[in-house]
Amino acid sequence: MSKIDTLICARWIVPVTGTQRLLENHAVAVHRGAIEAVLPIAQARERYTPNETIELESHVLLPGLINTHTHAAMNLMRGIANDMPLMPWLTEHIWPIEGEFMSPEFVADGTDLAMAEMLRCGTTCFNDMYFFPDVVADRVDRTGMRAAVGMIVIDFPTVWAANAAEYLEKGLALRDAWRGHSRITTVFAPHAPYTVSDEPLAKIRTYADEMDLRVHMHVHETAFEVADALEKNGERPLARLKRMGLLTPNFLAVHMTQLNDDEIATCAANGVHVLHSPESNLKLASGLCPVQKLIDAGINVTLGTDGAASNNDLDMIGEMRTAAFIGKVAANDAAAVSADTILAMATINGAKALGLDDITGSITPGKAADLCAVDLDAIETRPTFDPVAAVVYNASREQVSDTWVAGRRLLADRKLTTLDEADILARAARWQTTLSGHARDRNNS
Ligand SMILES: CSC[C@H]1O[C@@H](n2cnc3c(O)ncnc32)[C@H](O)[C@@H]1O
Ligand SMILES: [Zn+2]
Repeated sequence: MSKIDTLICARWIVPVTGTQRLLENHAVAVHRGAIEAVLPIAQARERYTPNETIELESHVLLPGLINTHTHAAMNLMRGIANDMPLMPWLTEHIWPIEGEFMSPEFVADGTDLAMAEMLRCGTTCFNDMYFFPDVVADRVDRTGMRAAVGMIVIDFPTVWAANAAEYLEKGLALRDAWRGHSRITTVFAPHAPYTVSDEPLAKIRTYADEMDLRVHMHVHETAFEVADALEKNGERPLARLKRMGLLTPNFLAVHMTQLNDDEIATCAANGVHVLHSPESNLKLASGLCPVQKLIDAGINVTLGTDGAASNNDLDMIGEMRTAAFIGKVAANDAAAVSADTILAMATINGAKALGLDDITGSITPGKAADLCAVDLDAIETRPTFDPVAAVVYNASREQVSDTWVAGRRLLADRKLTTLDEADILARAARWQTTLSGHARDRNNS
């Protein structure tokens, strides 16, 4: 008998990679934060002496979900400006509010609120792009989640940095500060082609190549973005990024709703990853990302919510359902973007995009125990003929009972173990009071 920290026994396990699509009545042995073995429950009970055994008799155990595009602290702006397209939303509402209220406190309180929401829907890892990334990293560290934190760059001065050189300097300092951390990595995060000029982009390209770091950017989000770039520069944004040498396997392009066949072929040939954010694209009426076409071209497509100010939630369970349904419509094919494809997008594909697939993204011995459990014993998910289809097509995030990151149970029977719910709500309420007058003024003007 070997001693282990935890034995998780589940009705179903979906490893996501490997030869088995679905395991019934299996257990995951977890020791020192890692998955030690996946085996039938009876064998596991004979082989291991766990400190703790968790029985999930009506649950499906999945790899933790990976939200590959967030602006976590924007949870504090959820619902502040609705029913408008991207550019007026950004320029008339979001950027003025950020300009006035952005602070380390805002980012700490907003990121905690976001992490609480993410853990409650089974998310274990997120890829964030926001101001005060040093604060984001610190909150992630305290909470125990896994995250890729953005070294942001944008052409205008903000409270975080005065110019491109300072954004880069602070980003690189952030990278140095967190290098070697087991759960926190850093990625370059130039905001978008229309907000980052050639000089900082060229530097990012050089640094990313030298350091083998990811570059996370909003690209071809709207038809306006592409038409505006064509009018101003005579070039589509993707053509500019290609010319500048940014389209490599380190490049993570968010949104990508405006793509012609040549651009899809170029992205595929250069190993670009696409971070699909369907609900944000729908709410801002930005357009549809041709997910099945991208997959058919061999592109790694992942799933992200975007910020709660444009989604308006960080619910990866709901996002999977939306992505599946609009993926089918975009392809005009009910067989397109299947439930299994969607689950891979929300797990292993996200890990690949972030360069973390040796560590997370599937239930595989040797990887970190980043897991979530969904209780399918509910009116909404019975009968359960196929647990994967049940999770993607009809489960809700309230059915997520437990979430583990590196073997640590951060959500236990729907209770957060490292975040104080009452305190998070109190802080969110204070920000609501602070921001609400400003939201009213803008909405009435
Ligand atoms: C440089 S920090 C990130 C910056 O991005 C803004 N933002 C949030 N959502 C979107 C989106 O869908 N497209 C473009 N920009 C977005 C956010 O408000 C911050 O200013
Ligand atoms: Zn975004």
